[in-house]
Amino acid sequence: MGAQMKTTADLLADLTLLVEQSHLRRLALAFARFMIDRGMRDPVQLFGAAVLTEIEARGHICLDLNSFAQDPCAVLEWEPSIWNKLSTECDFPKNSQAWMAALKTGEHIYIADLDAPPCSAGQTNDLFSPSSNEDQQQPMVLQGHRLYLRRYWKDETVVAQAIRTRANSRIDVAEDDVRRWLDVLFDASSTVQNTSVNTETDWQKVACAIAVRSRLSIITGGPGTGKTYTVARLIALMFALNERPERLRIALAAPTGKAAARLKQSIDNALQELARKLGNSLPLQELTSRMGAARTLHSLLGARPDTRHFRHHAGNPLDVDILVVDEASMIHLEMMASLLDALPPNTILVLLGDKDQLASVEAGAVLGDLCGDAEVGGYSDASISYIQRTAGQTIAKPFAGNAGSIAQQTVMLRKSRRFSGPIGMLANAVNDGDTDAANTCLRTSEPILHWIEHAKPTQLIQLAMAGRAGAAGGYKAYLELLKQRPAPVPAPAPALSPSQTQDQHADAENRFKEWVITVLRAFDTFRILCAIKEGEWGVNGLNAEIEQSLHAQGLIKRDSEWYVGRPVMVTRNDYNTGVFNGDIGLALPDTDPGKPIRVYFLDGDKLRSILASRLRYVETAYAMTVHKSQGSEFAHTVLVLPQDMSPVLTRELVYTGITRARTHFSLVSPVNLIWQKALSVKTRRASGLMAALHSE
Ligand SMILES: Nc1ncnc2c1ncn2[C@@H]1O[C@H](COP(=O)(O)OP(=O)(O)OP(=O)(O)O)[C@@H](O)[C@H]1O
Repeated sequence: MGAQMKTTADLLADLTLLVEQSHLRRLALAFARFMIDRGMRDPVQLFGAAVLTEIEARGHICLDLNSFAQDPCAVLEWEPSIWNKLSTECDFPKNSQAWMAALKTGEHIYIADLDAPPCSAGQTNDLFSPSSNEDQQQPMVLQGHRLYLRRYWKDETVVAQAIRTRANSRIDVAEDDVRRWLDVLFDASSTVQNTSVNTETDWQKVACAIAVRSRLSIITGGPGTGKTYTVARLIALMFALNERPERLRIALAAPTGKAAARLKQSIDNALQELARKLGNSLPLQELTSRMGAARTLHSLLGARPDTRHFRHHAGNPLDVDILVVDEASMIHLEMMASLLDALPPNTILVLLGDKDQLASVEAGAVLGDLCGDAEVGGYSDASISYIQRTAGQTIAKPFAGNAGSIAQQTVMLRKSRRFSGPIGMLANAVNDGDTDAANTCLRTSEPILHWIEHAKPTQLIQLAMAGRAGAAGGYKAYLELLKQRPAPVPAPAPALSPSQTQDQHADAENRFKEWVITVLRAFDTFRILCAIKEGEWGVNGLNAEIEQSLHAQGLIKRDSEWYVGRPVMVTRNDYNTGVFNGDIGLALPDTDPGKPIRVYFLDGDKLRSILASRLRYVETAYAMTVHKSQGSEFAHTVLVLPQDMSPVLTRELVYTGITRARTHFSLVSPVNLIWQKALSVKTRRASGLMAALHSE
């Protein structure tokens, strides 16, 4: 040994200093202390515990010791000097093998076999514990070169097993019927005419054919590639193929209320259009009327206040035959484990999402991991021949291969029907990390794209107030509508009969409701998205600035916390009021002017309102983070980058921001270098899911 290995007390002192210098979270130190209380004394192991807790906050599921041994500063996002100082004081292992050997000593870390299924809480894993130590529910687990907090290890193993089992399952389908119905459901003229390598394949048809043969399928693709269009046809196909369609139970869900409402609306529209086209040959009207509202995953699983446990789980499974989940990129590992746990084995699960979008806020990048082979396809001979028989589609050579069972159940839709123009080109350039192409796009596509380079704060505030030429929005637009508030319900006139009074009342209420919906829709046409929360170019700073400017211009009257016109975002699920994290509403008056202010939310066409004073966890939402904007779209989206590089600035963040824009996009960058840097960083979240999925 070069340097002397530290004592536990020395290491704690080092960790405390690192916390004081903001290089480590308090929780990391607390967890190391917790492990000391449980008898862990080895400084290497204790440091591992602290690092594990630290990187959890950055979305990693585990500590990949190969990467860590190679470049600890990259994993910890530390300056080399911090690591150099610490590692000269402590004699840390020099390679991943040495790290593993040090972590394996003693009984404080459970050493899991590489194929170990998890044991349920409180149970020991006798059958599958060939390891050197016994499973005593240790809070840390080492599996191969990955170190986990137990709950992530357990969730990851549950997800890998359930996904593999589902993807490997096969449903007997009448292939001729699949072929016949797919030809009916997909109009020949609407077949995708792709100009890429594969000129002919209609991936939408392929996705439907693949989905009906198994208990799991994944449909991924960028915005507007027809994921919902396809899934509506898939639902119709399953309905047509089912022997007892009148009994088919279909559920729709998404991680957020907004995404759920969008999913339901798109599917209803697509099914109605299909019903018109197909007439009596398939009673789709009946299916649409029976399909309930789309729900958030929390509500579907039966979230309960003050606990992470859901009402539905393996012991009380969901009662559903087909479950379609949209915006699957937002599903974090723990939620995916809960969802799979609550699904009966026979339920068909269809996941929809854009694999290139930002991963979930919480740890994990489940959809990204599941879609590891989606670009290349990797379809086996058996899949290719099945696709040919059922969808009449030829899979070109570049997409053939021998990828695993999940890849056989995954289809990537490759042609965007919404973003064929500059927004799509910009999104693709960003996705490829091609800064030159992205810059050219931004500079040559006015007024659809607009770039405020070397931006000054006043330019951004001006954009926030009044929008820009040729594009919808600016907050002034929706605030002007506040002046058009309809007259309040009149007091009952003695000359009117009770039914006339009632009609008058109903008319006034309807006019009021329509006005609220108009204001909410106007607000929803424009949004400012930030990469970060703090600072002048972050959500908090901008919200304060915008609010102040709107007040100064007399567009709002900020006389109290709850002023008319205040947009708010819910920051925590609240089961008492029925609002969920990410829901966005506007503070507006009650129909009765004498009553306190309410916050109105619009889910598709459905308006609901809650007394403002009952909303405890909200923040002002003129500006919001890109993370929180997932699952939403705005006609004109403004993406604001910060002045300095931050770990959250990645290609996925920029791509997600751009693809929130329906018709116009503005980029605001105070420092152009940050834009280039962000495009060069691709998110990598450590997890063992991909490896586990491939160990078949
Ligand atoms: N094969 C097709 N033929 C005709 N129109 C199509 C086809 N596929 C998709 N569309 C249309 O393209 C538009 C985008 O489709 P859709 O909303 O299903 O995409 P999406 O991938 O779900 O988008 P997002 O990710 O934004 O939710 C819709 O108007 C849809 O009707």
